Amino acid sequence: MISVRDLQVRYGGRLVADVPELDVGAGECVAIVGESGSGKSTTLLSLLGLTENADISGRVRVCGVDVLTASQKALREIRGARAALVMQSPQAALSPATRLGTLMRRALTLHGRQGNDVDAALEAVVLDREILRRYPHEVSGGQAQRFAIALAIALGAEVILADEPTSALDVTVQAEVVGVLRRLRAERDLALLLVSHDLALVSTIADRVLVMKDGAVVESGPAAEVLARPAHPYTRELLEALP
Ligand SMILES: Nc1ncnc2c1ncn2[C@@H]1O[C@H](COP(=O)(O)OP(=O)(O)OP(=O)(O)O)[C@@H](O)[C@H]1O
Repeated sequence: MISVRDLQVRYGGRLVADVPELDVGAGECVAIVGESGSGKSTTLLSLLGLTENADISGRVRVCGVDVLTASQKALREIRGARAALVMQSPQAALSPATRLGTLMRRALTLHGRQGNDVDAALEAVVLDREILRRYPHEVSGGQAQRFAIALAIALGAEVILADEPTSALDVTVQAEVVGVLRRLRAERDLALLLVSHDLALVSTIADRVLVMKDGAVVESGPAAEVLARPAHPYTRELLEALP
């Protein structure tokens, strides 16, 4: 579902993400971990052609679409519907005066999926139907993330790209969202790409991890192996920094 080769993203000539190889198949989960500024979000955004003013080279295929050469029309067809992005604070991306139910309905209409089952999608992320009556500011960060995942499910997403909340205060919220993703992945054969600071948390769900530092992938491999025997000093530092 996702295949990346020799991806390089530059802002103003500065290389901020250099990813030689990244593959995520249906039913697989891969995590990118690293400190703030290591290039994780840039990598994620470039997979949907969403980096602004960046120079990008390499090959990126998502849901069969060659992202770096695709037309805007082809990109719009995969974005949101087939490949959904779940952001760190989805509330910021939601229109403040629009109830979540209206937003869900509009998104389904836009992508021609009116018949899809909203109740099943909400149930899958453990949200009560009552949330549809609320405005974005009336829900917590974790609920907003789960709503974004429900939206992806209702739209029939095959790939979910999730940028995890990173503040230390959000540990329980992160664990909750990862729990939902873990179940969905098993039930719906989703391809998941997660971005997080927390190597221990992502190791509970990821098959493979990529560790990024200053834009470069310093280590990658099966999650259990990287966690148990980190080869790079930076990975060991990340593990030691955990509470
Ligand atoms: N639009 C942009 N223009 C210029 N530089 C950018 C832009 N977006 C990101 N950068 C730079 O690219 C580098 C990588 O940022 P990125 O957001 O990908 O890191 P990150 O690992 O996801 O960090 P965080 O965990 O804080 O989100 C940073 O030095 C950042 O300042």
